[in-house]
Amino acid sequence: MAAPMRGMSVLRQAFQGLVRPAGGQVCRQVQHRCYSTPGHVQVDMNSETGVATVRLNRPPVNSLNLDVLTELSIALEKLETDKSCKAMVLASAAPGIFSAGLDILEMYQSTPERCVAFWRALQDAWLNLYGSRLITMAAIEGHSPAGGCLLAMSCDYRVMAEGKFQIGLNETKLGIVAPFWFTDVMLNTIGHRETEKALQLGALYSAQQALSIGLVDKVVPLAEVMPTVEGELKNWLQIPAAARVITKTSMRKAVLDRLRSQKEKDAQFFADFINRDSVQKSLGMYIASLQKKKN
Ligand SMILES: CCCCCC/C=C\CC(=O)SCCNC(=O)CCNC(=O)[C@H](O)C(C)(C)COP(=O)(O)OP(=O)(O)OC[C@H]1O[C@@H](n2cnc3c(N)ncnc32)[C@H](O)[C@@H]1OP(=O)(O)O
Repeated sequence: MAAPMRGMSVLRQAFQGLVRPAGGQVCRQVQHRCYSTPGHVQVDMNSETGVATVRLNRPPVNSLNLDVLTELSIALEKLETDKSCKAMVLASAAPGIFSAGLDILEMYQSTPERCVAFWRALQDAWLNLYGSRLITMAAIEGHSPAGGCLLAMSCDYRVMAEGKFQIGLNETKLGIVAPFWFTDVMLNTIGHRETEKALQLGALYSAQQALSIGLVDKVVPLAEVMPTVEGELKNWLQIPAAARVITKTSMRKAVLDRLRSQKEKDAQFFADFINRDSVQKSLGMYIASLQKKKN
């Protein structure tokens, strides 16, 4: 069945030399293909099961900068067109962290042009992930604030490690506002009342709290996250693919179309908003507070 919700814009930009693509090396083994190992996104495709594991690999905290987002988009586009691929597990190669969200340094004292390019890369990565025909599962083996939470929520199923890790859309705590499409995804995940509270408070939840509001689907000990994802995948893989994809498409289409219809306006709004003096001041204070934490 043809992929119904796939976007190609990042690849096209890469071919035109506008963005830097991932390493792009393909190594073939008996059952596994590994794409783009030199970059910030590692892809391990298991040809026997049709399950790809995509690991964010930008230590120490997998913050999402222009390069990571571009590499992620390209990796997702490749998997989408790989007929042997049925499912994708999104995970991290960095211990204790899923993703710290957007790289704050992309938003602080940056140029408007870079801001727009950065935002387009985020839009494309999200459109590819949320609109994927694949079964997508997030293996959350660490902290997952803000953009990290968006990536996890955009998967079909989330398994989180119990313990000290936190997840949530904490944007208001940085003095910024979650864009409408972040809000839409959270609304679709935990409903209106919980989203109102979560977004206004910029709430970060423990795994157990996240489970209680439906932000994650299962909480298990750290070592059990991957085996639990694999076990759950077995159930999902038994469902006839065409019926599952049509169902997913119909449930996500309105939210995807809302962004697709105003991508450029949304990117321009981001660049204007983030460069306001008051927002820059808040971000500066937040960066200082992260650094102070260490001293
Ligand atoms: C109209 C539109 C408006 C804009 C909408 C924007 C939408 C989404 C926004 C975001 O995604 S903003 C990012 C929000 N993320 C956070 O608030 C997380 C901040 N980080 C942390 O809380 C912690 O780092 C952690 C994730 C809990 C991990 O803690 P840990 O103790 O393991 O590591 P640290 O020592 O704190 O950090 C190590 C190192 O990384 C730097 N860093 C952390 N997070 C980020 C980040 N998101 N971007 C860039 N850099 C980050 C941190 O400052 C440390 O740096 P050094 O001091 O070692 O240089």
